[in-house]
Amino acid sequence: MASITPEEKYNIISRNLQEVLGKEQIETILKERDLNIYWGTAPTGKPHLGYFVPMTKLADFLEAGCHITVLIADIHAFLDNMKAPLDLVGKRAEYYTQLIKATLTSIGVPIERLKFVQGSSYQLTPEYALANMKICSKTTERDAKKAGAEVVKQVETPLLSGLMYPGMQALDEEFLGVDAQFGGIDQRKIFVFAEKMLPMLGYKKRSHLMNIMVPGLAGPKMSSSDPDSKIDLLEAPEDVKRKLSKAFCEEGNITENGILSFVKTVLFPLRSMNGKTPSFSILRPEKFGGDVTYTIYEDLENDFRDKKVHPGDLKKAVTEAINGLLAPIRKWFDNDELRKLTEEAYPTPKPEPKTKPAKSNKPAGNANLPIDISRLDIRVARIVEAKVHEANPNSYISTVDCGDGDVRTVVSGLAKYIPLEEMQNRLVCAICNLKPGKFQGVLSSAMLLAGSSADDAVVELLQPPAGLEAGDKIEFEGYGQADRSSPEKLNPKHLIFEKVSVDFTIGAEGKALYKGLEFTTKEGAVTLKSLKEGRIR
Ligand SMILES: N[C@@H](Cc1ccc(O)cc1)C(=O)O
Repeated sequence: MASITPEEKYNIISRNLQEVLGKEQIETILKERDLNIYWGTAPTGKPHLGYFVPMTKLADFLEAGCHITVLIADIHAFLDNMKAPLDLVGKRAEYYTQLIKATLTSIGVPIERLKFVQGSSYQLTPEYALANMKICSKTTERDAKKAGAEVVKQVETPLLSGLMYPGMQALDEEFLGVDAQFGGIDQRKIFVFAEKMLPMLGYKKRSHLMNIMVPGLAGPKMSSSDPDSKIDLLEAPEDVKRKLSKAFCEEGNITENGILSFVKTVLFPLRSMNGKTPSFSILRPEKFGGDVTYTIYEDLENDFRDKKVHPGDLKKAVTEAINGLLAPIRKWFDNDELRKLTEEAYPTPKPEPKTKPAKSNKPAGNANLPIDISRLDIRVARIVEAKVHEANPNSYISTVDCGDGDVRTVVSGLAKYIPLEEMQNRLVCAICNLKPGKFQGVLSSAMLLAGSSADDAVVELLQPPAGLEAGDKIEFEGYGQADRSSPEKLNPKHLIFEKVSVDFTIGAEGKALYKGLEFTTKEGAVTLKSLKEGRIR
């Protein structure tokens, strides 16, 4: 490699970052030698697409000649409210190591030039334990809480383990012998804390490099739980497609747009690795404007704002880009050994053991049940009253009568689309067997079905015909009905609603349809106010 100047090295190290603390220190070191830097990740849940951002930075650090350590912070994963229980954390650490190696390799980073270290390999030594006690002796409870506020799960009665987390992350800088730590901007409070604490223990203060955070795909959400806002690095192609097709992406709206954010924060930086000119193409028929290629993100954003790029075309291009990125990672994991590791690290939850003898001869667990409309307890319901969510003006909190005195609270992200008057005392279609979930701080225990145009500009509630009452049935020809007397509560993780709702459509006459079948009530079909095509969810 042609030798590059310290200034050039610094520019590569710091490009695309949101913030650097301790720039001068890095510059001084670079004048003498290459930088030692580490990035830590706690093996908790499954890593998602956002991981491409730190990965592109690791590529930059290598280009600038840095010595890089990747810390798989297994003990931290446990300390943080047992996000990884002790019996799983070893497997999760292995899973993370493999997945990070696969991801780095997929973008052309030579992994043999990185050092992978597991936290438990040195954090359990007497030296570390003593240093930990020393840092604890100089940290107030208040400072520890403050430092961890954006990283450690916030619970009502914080555990000592979570309070120790920031101090140990600070000590890692000393024990890994680095000059700098790299992480997301969410780590900032821990980084500032480390800068203050290490000198108090007689250690050197380190520099800190922070990258931006990648926002979720979903904008205003309609379901209480939202596994759909996040895409795993091992997500199947059809799930990527489904999640993208459901993501909020309104024509002309560039401020609340997870898909554009993804293009900006992940795709462009990835495609500009190694000094390349990034390019992102939207392919479409001549009559819709023909193909366009962007080399600067802002040009795409401006065109989207000016409605020169349609949400459908953007989604299509991004779906393909993501599937292209993930293909080599899926391939890396496509063998028995890694499939086994995945299952051991994230075991599929076992069906709850039955305490009472089953009263019917339904199959045990739900795996044998068909995934179709018969699983949804979908009913006519009446909104008794709706008000705007105080903390989130985009949402309504409604009191919904689901029949037979079953009155529930429902949170829905409809306030931007449907005037409050139209929400009062009206019939709706409600899904009544979703597991209740906290949504924007409120327990929501049903979901109102709404239709939306392809670009999400128009959203309308499904409208049962007049003359019906709360609790009335909605039927689909040839399908059975969810059992209301002992309803199956659908676990959001199984995505039953998501899988069934892909077959909802709006017919040319404005009727709500499932696989082309009407939503049938005793007064006729359920319709939409004005929409004649689009999606229902
Ligand atoms: N705090 C990091 C994990 C981490 C743990 C220990 C470290 O030393 C560094 C990083 C995270 O949120 O994932």
